[in-house]
Amino acid sequence: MNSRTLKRISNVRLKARSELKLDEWQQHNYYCDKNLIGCTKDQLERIDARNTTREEFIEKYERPGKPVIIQHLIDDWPAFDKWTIEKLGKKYRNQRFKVGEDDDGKSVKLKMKYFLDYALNNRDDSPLYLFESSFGEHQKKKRLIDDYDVPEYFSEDLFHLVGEHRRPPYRWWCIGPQRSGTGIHIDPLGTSAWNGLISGHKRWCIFPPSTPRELLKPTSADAPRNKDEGITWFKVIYPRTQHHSWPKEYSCIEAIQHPGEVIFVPGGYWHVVLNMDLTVAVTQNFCSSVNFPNVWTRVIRSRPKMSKKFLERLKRRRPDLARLTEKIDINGDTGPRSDTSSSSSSSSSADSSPDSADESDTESKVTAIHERPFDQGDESFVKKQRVTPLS
Ligand SMILES: O=C(O)CCC(=O)C(=O)O
Ligand SMILES: [Fe+2]
Repeated sequence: MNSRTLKRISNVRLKARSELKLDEWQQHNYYCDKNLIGCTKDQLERIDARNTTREEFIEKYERPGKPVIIQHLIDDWPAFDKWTIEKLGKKYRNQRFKVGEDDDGKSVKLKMKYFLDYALNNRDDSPLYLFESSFGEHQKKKRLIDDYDVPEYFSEDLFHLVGEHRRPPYRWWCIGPQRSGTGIHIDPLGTSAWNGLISGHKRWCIFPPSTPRELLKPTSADAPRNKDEGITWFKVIYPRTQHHSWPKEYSCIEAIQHPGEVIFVPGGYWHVVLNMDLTVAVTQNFCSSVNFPNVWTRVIRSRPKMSKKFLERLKRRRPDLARLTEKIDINGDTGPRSDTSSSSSSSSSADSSPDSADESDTESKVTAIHERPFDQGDESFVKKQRVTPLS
C-alpha cells in the first residue's frame, strides 16, 4: 500500500471499528488461511433466464420463497464493461464512497483511489467493505445507475409509491476485497433481495427463516470484538453446521456466486457472505405484491409514519393491496424479523428519511449489517436498536 493510502486507511480503520486497535486488524492471520476462500461447495439451484419467464420465476421461486441463482439475467448490463477496477479507479478516482460507520452512525468515507489500493494490497482479517447506498443522490456517483437495470423479475417496487426521499434505502453498490463480507442477518422490513455479481466470487450460506438465531449468531465469547464479521461466521459457526448434530431442518444452503450470476434471497431468510476475491456487485431490496403482507406487518411496527403514507398511496394506486392490509393481522407471527442485532447506530445522514421519528430509521440494510458490533446488555440493545419493538 502506498504510504498516503496507509495514512488514510489508518484513520478510517479507527473510525469504522473503534473497538479494534490498529495492530488488531490482522491478529488472526486469516490472510494466510486459504481454506476459507478455497471452498467450492455449491448446492444452490440454477435457472437460466433465457428460458424462464417472469411469471415462471414468480410462481416457482418468489411465491414459494425459494432461494435460487439466475444465470444470463444481466448479460446485457453495461456494468460488465464499465465496472472494471481500472475504469472505476479512473472515473471515480477522487469520489468518496462509504466504507463504514463511526460510533455516532455517521458514514465513514474514502476516496476510490485509496480504497482500491487498499482492496488489492491489504492483509486484514476482515477488510473494509465499500458499501454505498446513496449513489443515486450524488451528482457524479449517480452515473452508476446508467450501468445496470433492475431485472424484469424484480421490477415490481411498491416502496417507490412513497417517494424517493421517504422510502427506506434500497440499493447498494459494493466493492468487496478478498475476505471482506457480510455477517449473518435477515434483510430489513421483510424485503427480498437480488444481488448481481459483476466480477469476483461470493461464498453464501443461507438458512430458512425458522432457524433459531442462537444457533446462527456468533457471540462475543466466540469472537471477542469480531462477532459480526462475515469471515468470523465462516470460522466459528460454519463448522457446526457441517456436524452431524446440526438439525436437518436448518440445513445450510451453500453457494458460490460467479460473475454474471444473480442470487435471489427471499424475505426472512438468514444469509452470510464472504468475498472470495475482489468482487464488484450491486444489490437491491424490494417489496412486491408477493412479499407485501410480510413487509406490511413490519412497516407498521417499525416505520409507523411511513406506513400511513404508504397506505395512502396504495389506496390510489393499488387499491387491491390497500384492501388487503385490512385483513393482515399485524400482531400475528409472520416469522422472524429482520435481524439488526449487529447494529449500533442510526443510518447515515444520506440514508435517513424524513420519518426520523419512526421507530426504526435504524432498520436500513446498511446499518443492519455493515458496522461495528454492539456489545452491551439487552436493555440498551433494545433501546438503542429500536428495531425490534415486539421482540
Ligand atoms: O456482501 C454481500 O454481498 C451481501 C450483502 C447482503 O446480504 C445485504 O446487503 O443485505
Ligand atoms: Fe442481506
